[in-house]
Formats: sequence, structure tokens, C-alpha cells
Amino acid sequence: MSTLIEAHPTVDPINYDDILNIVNHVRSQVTLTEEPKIGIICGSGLGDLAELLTERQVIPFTNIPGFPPTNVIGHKGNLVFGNLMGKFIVCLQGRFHPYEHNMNLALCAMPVRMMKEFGVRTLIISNAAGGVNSAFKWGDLMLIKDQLFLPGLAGFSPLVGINDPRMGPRFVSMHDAYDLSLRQLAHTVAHEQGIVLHQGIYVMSGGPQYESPAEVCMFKTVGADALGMSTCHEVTVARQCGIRVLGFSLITNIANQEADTAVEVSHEEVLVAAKEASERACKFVSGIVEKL
Ligand SMILES: O=P(O)(O)O[C@H]1O[C@H](CO)[C@@H](O)[C@H]1O
Ligand code: HPA
Repeated sequence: MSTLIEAHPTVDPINYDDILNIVNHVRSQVTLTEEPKIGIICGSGLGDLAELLTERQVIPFTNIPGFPPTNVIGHKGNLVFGNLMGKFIVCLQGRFHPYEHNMNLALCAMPVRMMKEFGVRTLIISNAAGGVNSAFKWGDLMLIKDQLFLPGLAGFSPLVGINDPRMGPRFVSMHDAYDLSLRQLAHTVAHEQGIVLHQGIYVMSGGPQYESPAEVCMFKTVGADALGMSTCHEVTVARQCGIRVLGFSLITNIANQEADTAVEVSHEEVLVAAKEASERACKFVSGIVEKL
């Protein structure tokens, strides 16, 4: 299967030189007086994080060659440079979900490879997710301790295909996918801010359908605490190129576990919950950035 991008047939997301060309194109549209050492990826409904930046330089995804459209409501589709808590950072206001792009995971994770080229060393990544752990309530935050990357296990890894060593190693160790010292820092910030912060395992499924109650029970059996359709492909690429990661989920709904009492899950509900928790999540991220 070709990895070329439909809208930009000359851009191949696993071609390192193509990624450098896109990065240079972005550089020509902004003024970068220093490297952004911190990157942020905003999950569904969490795009307000990017609005916190001052001295913002905003590039719509539509101005970036090789970037496909973002079709999911709640993902604005901007690459934003600016300052947060005195640090110069780059923020992805919206992300690419594999279910939108024919399971082209390398394409969906390409912005992380670009972040690396801009100078990012630490990635803060967020998502909206369904809660599986019975201790979780609507609107809670869950720090991601580890992941179950279902598409990756099934052969849909962003690392599949020819590996240019400039991207990082062929075989990537995922033993420390979510950095322990960053997690400790996040707990400190949550404590200071009086925020309930759970910790757990995030499962990425292919989506876009939400899980049936039987599927939720299966995931619970294998250790899942929260379910979503993103993040793991981005984290896998981040680890390949040596970026350390802090990830958190906003629990926007409680996943059904019993068919007889199950209720409908909707993206509208996910967005309402994310909006409601957005201010708290923004303060949490700001507190972490301040201490980095
Ligand atoms: O992971 P983010 O981008 O927050 O989006 C989540 O919300 C959507 C479903 O409501 C899915 O795309 C799921 O992954
Ligand atoms: N399942 C999968 N993805 C999600 C969910 C969910 O329950 N909620 C938000 N994104």
C-alpha cells in the first residue's frame, strides 16, 4: 500500500526529506527566534489550550503541504507557536485520527516528527476518553501510565514500512512510553491545584464506532482504564524520535459495560464534557509547563 498522501501526492509521511521540506515551509511562514522545546497536542474539545498562548503565530493546517483536512468537530486544525508560562511552545490545535485517513498512521503521526525537527523534547498529549475504571467519574482527569495500542498490535503502526534511521531506530522500546518523572511532576501539580488526577491504562481502538458493552468488558479484563481512538500512534512516533511524553485523558463519558442498561454514547456528549472541564485541564497543563 502506498503511503503517499491523496491530497499531496508528492508528500510521503515516512520520507524524512519530505518532512524536512514541510518543516521548512512552515518556518518560512513564521518567525521563530528560539526552538520550541515543548509540544502540546490538544484532544477533542481541548483546543482552548492553544488559546492560552501569547504572541501567537497561527498556521492553519490548510496552509501546510501534506496535511490532510481535520474533519472531526472539536479539532480546529491549526499549528500554533507562542508563549505559555514564559516558555516558547508549539501546539497542535486538532489532530489526525487514523479512522479519518484510511488508517494511515504514519500520516496521522507526521506532526510529531515535525515537532521533533522544530526542537521539541517534551510532548504533552491529551485526549477525550470513555471511562472504564469504576472509580472514574464524568469530567475526571486520568494521567496515562501506559497504553494498549490495538491498531499497532494489529500491524497498523506508524513505524511500519521502510525506516529511515534519521527518524530514529527501527525497533523502538516502549517500556517508558509515558515518562515517570513527568508523571510525578503532574501529580505534584494536580495536588497543588486540588485536582482529582487518576492514573491508568489508555486503550486506542481503531474506531470510529464506540465500543459495544461486550468490547468494553473485554478491554476491562485486559487492564483498560480509559478508551479512545487516538494518542498511541503519536506517542509511538514520539518515543522513536526520543521525545519524552506526558499524556492525560479527560473522561468525557462512562463506557457501557452491560447491554441491558447501556446508554447511547455520542461525540456531542464528549464535546460538552470536554468543554466543561477545559478550564481545569488548561490550568493543569499550564502548571506543568511552568515547572518544566
Ligand atoms: O482522542 P481525541 O482526539 O480526543 O478524540 C476522541 O473523541 C472522538 C470520539 O468522540 C474520538 O476521535 C476519540 O479519540
Ligand atoms: N470510546 C472511544 N473513544 C472515545 C470515547 C469512548 O467511550 N469517549 C471519547 N472518545
